[in-house]
Amino acid sequence: MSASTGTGSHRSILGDASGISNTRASSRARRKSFCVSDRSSNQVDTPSNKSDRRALLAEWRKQTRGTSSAGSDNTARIPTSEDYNNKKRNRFHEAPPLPPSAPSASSNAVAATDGISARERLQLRKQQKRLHQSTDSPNQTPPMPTKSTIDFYDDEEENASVGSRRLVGRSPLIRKSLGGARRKSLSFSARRGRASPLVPQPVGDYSQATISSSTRSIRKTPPIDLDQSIDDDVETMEEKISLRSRMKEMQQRVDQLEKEKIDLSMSKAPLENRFREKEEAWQKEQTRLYQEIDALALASKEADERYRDLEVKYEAKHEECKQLRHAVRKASSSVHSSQAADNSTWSRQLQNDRDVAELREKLRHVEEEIESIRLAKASIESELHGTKIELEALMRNFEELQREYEEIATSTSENKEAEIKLEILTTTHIATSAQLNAVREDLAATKARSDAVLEAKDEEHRKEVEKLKFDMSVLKTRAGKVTDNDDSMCEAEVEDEAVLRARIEERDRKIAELEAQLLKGEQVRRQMHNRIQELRGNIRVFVRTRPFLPGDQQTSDSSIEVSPDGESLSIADKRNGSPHDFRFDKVFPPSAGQDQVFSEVSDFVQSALDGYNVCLFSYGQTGSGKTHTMQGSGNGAMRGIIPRAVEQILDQARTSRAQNWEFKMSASFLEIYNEELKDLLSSMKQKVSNQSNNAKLAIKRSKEGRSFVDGLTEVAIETEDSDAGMRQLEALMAVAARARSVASTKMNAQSSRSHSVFMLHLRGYNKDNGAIMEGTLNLCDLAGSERLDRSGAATDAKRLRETQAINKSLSCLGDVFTALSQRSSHIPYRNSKLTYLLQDCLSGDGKAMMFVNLSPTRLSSGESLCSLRFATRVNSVELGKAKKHIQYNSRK
Ligand SMILES: Nc1ncnc2c1ncn2[C@@H]1O[C@H](COP(=O)(O)OP(=O)(O)OP(=O)(O)O)[C@@H](O)[C@H]1O
Repeated sequence: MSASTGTGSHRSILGDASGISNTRASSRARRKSFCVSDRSSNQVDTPSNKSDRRALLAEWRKQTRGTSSAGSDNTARIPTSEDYNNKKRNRFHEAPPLPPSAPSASSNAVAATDGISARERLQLRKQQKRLHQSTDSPNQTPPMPTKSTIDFYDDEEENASVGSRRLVGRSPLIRKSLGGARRKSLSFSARRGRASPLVPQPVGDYSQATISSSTRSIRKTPPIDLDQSIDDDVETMEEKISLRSRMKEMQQRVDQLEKEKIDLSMSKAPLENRFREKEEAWQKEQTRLYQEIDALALASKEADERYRDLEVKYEAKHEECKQLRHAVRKASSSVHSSQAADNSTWSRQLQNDRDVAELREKLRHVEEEIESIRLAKASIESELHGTKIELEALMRNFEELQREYEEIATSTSENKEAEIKLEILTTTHIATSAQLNAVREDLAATKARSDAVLEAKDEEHRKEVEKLKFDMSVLKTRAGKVTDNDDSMCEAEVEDEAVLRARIEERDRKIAELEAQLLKGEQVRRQMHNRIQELRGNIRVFVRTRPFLPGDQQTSDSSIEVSPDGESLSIADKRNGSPHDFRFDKVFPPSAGQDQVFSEVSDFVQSALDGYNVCLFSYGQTGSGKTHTMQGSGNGAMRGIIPRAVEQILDQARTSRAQNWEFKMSASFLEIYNEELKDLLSSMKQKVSNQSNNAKLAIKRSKEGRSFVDGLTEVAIETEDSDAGMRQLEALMAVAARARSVASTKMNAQSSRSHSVFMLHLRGYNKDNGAIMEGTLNLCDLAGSERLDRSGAATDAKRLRETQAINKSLSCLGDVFTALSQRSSHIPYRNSKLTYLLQDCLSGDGKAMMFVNLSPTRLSSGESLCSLRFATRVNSVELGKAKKHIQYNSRK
């Protein structure tokens, strides 16, 4: 305690703390001895040990008063064992507060004397903070990730503890939402069409787990000062601006999605609870009401019957009474007349009198009975009236309950909609986060590359400067000599420093010029390459690697390396790690967005408008991003090729109207499931006409030799109004998504179990020259190529059959490509429905392009290698020049 006096506040705090702990230790010891004696005294309470106890108590009081002379007043009360336990429990909370700022030299010195270094104190403070968190608020929800939490995550331990808490209590829906890395949205990517069941979930758990799943991948990336790195690494202003705007856009989107997601999940739980409670109450009330109504109806019926009986009885008695009166009247008149006429009949009269009296008595009885019946009737009537009132009240109650029930039903459907929206947002969120991560990684790689380039340039520059300095010194020496020897030579030969600088600048300018020329040359080369490919009729092959997803078992260390030229890649062999190099028409890195991918295929889409048969298909293992590429994962920036292609065609059709072109467009959507064709839009056909949608579809060949699917639904798409056209497309994609055969596999939560082919039929007519143009765009999302063991299909007979059908048709596709590349006389198109359907595009009549989608994980490198070998085979196929389908009307 003496150390605390005369030192800084910091020191005094530490000193106090040690003092407190010392006091605590001594008082604990004292209390222990006190408790021992107290316990013994309980057993034998003799006067001597009573006095002992009193003495001990007095001593204890004295001691505690003495130790708490610093002003504490807790000596006024004898500490109980409860106090002791409380103290023990709260010891963490009572830990001495640590200095808020960095310790000064003097405080360090004190800390050192107390045996606590600055580093230890810092750790202690962290521990203290964590203990506070865990003891004070064990169920505290971790903070929502904001921009700052995403960018600056430095407390690894804290991350781990938050992460583990998140994992606890993860509900099936959450697991589903985490697996939703592979989930499709309802419009384009929720094509699988399985409405999720309404499972009540705790809000905290849901949002926490969803956020944890979606932010986990973001946190894995080391924090980068993006602005700084863009400034440092990117040379041109446009690139800087575009990168910044892209980063900003993505960050905003992520923030917005997270906000929406939290709002939705927060509003869900109370609604569901209310719904459950109301429904239970409603069920009970309904049962009770029905029982009461039944009982009342029965009672009412009985009362009615009784009333009718009584009425009948009343009528009968009334009649009887009338008859009796009549008889009495008759009897008395006959008595009076017979009195005068015949005294001999005295005995008869007496009899008659008796009869009359009897009858009167009877009459009185009947009248009493009638009165009682009347009373009973009145009471039944009042009872009936009461029952009616009660029934009316019950009916009102019933109606009210029904209204409430309808309200709840409405809120339930709203809830369901919110859940679907949440699901779509989750998918979009996952895809956006993955993309964001990929961009970050790309940026880091670019930074490393430009660092290396910068370093090389610095080195070059340094050498150049040294060389120039040397040259200059030589020239200066020479100039000095020349001045000494011959002044006339001086002006002609001496170059000063300014001239040399000008030369360097000139050289730099030339380098920049050459670089620009190189870039231009590269563009021209690409164009030429495309032209050559087109003339040769090669099938173009693009490769796309998807970014790591939260559901991937590993989250970094890709097996694939895409070269900066965007045309080659290297993949590490899973078995021995040796690299395999491949070159294709285009290789997209994981950071490539949907817009970038579409800009590379838009020319191809344009070809369909120019009258070509165009086929674009995506190939790859399950979960590698085929559907993401073709359809997309949600709306906006995550839209895939199909919606973007339709949008482009609609725009083009609008601008072509100025050249008197009129375009008509219709869409079909089918799937090939277990080698059978299934019309995904047949439900739309039924609305239009009453044709049966169960008829089997067959591929046929037209008179012109073109293949078509007989009976396939074609839905016209509005070309005059682009917005209406896009809305139609969205609706038909939703219909197709519901009809599509999707089932869960181990590798993709919503894997496509069939090949899907989206067909756009385009027909243009030129009013000026009567030209008729017909083109088709086939966008084909192939089922995932997969090994039975990895997909878990081997254990399920249905899944096994599906997988075998998928693998067989993909192998038929491979056979066709092999036959084409070997220029065989027979191409086995008919071996599978897929190749037979796409025959026109694969036989030289049309243009074909293949997307090979790859997963970046090392676990998938075997499948990726197979896909790339398949792609190489496809790339070598030469189909010949594609044919344009255009004809001119005879009138022109
Ligand atoms: N380039 C990408 N950027 C962001 N997310 C992606 C990308 N590619 C794929 N994903 C995501 O990966 C998941 C799986 O992708 P997708 O469903 O497209 O795979 P698939 O190859 O069609 O699988 P399957 O053949 O089983 O249907 C989806 O959640 C999707 O959003």
